Amino acid sequence: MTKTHPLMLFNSYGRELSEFVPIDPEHVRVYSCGPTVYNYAHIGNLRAYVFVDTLRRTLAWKGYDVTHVINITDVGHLTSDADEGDDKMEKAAEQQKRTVWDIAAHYTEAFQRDLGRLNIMSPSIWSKATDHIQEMIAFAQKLEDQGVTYTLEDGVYFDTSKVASYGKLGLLDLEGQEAGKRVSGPDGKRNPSDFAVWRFSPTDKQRLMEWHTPWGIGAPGWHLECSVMSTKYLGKMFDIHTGGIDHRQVHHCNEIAQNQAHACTDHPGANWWMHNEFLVLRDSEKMSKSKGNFLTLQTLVDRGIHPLVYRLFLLTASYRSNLEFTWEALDGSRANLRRMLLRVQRLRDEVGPADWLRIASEAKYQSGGPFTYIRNALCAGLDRALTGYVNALDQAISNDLHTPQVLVKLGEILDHKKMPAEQALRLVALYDLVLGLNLLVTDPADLALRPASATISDEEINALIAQRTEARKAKDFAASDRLRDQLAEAGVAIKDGPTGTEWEWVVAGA
Ligand SMILES: Nc1ncnc2c1ncn2[C@@H]1O[C@H](COP(=O)(O)OP(=O)(O)OP(=O)(O)O)[C@@H](O)[C@H]1O
Ligand SMILES: [Zn+2]
Repeated sequence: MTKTHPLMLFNSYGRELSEFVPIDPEHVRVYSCGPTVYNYAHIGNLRAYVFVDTLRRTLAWKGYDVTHVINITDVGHLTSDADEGDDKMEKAAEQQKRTVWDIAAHYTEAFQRDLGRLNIMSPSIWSKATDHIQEMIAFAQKLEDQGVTYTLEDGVYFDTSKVASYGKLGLLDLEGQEAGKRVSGPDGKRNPSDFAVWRFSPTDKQRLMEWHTPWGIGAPGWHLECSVMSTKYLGKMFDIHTGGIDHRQVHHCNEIAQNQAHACTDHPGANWWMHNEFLVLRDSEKMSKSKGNFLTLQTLVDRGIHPLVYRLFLLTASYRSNLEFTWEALDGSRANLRRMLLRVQRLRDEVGPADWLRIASEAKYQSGGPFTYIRNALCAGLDRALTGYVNALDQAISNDLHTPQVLVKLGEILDHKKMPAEQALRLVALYDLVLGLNLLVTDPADLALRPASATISDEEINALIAQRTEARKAKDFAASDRLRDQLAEAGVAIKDGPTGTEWEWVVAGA
């Protein structure tokens, strides 16, 4: 076994890179803020879960068992992250004339399907907010007993001045600008940063989702939900809490304040708070459901982009950098993945059937635990001279999940002229444990997704290519060019190579 590097992770709480040490030496507990299921997840949202998947795979690579919880927010998230606007779920139900429960079930299923298509491991526990109302009331009750809440006309509020370190995560300047931005809410709010733990239903209108509580009829606050579900499944102190960077300023500061008041401690709940940067459009505009400027995974698929191409695109950047979405960049990732898959296919043909390949191809590592078993099986047959590549993978991933460097090293393996095929394939299998690109089981032909807008069938394409080959043989280059243009108009690009003419769909927009 190669020497392993200490796992360095960036902690937003304190803003420093530090060595990850779990509470339990063998078992890591992770909570990820899940989607608000009032619409399809956009590909920016999905970046948050590819990041978490890389984290999970890295922890498993390091030999840890992982308990991972993702919640489903089906109540309580308002159209602003602070206490303004409508409940996103209620608003969607009214607009779409469906019940809130229908909306939640539909978009939850779509979200889970997207995770599957991106080869993201399922969490150990899916936790739905509305299944935990009882626990939320009990948690809020304890906050009241601790004297950190007060009741106004429209809800029960958390008094943030009662928590000495409030806002540490977001580096909030409570006296200055930051506070000014957050002045909102009803008369009587004691501090600008105070937030609703429970919101009362209006007296003249029945809400679609509401529950009886000791304080009146209403619905839980979004921040309360995550405090309750994370600590219920992972304990009052757990290892890692993740979310997008937008959660660092409000949502997670509020969760921390609740955790601290509830457990009467300074401990924020999770030891590591990790945040992924945004997927942005040109001019750094955040892709956002609320703004409506978003693309879904299905939009990409309809345009002929395989979900794993999108996964590769995300892995080309550190999770802590803004990543700009362009069709050109996606087209580049498509070409790159195709090249990798073709190379892996050649290696597989050369190696033929092998027991160790069967182990590596099994999707067993979905559960997290058997990673070490697969890793050991793959490393056992590796030449000593090549263990440097395993070391390089471990080093890159231990450097705050630096997937771009992992891809550079993988490129070196695939381009290596002298490495025996079996050895190269073992290394690819090891790298893919962390990258999750399904490199051993995806056929390069699987990448050629048919765009939804295509008007030409595969048979017609092949027939036109055959006609063009004949025209070229007869040196009728005018006819050959005409056929090429006809294919281009139908969205098909062709390339003449030593083994004949290959074709692929052009990515619309690229
Ligand atoms: N453009 C983005 N890039 C990366 N992560 C994002 C982006 N937008 C949201 N996220 C993250 O996606 C996860 C799920 O978010 P959620 O479903 O609550 O989105 P939302 O707030 O309803 O939608 P939006 O912010 O797009 O209006 C969160 O961790 C959030 O921080
Ligand atoms: Zn949350």
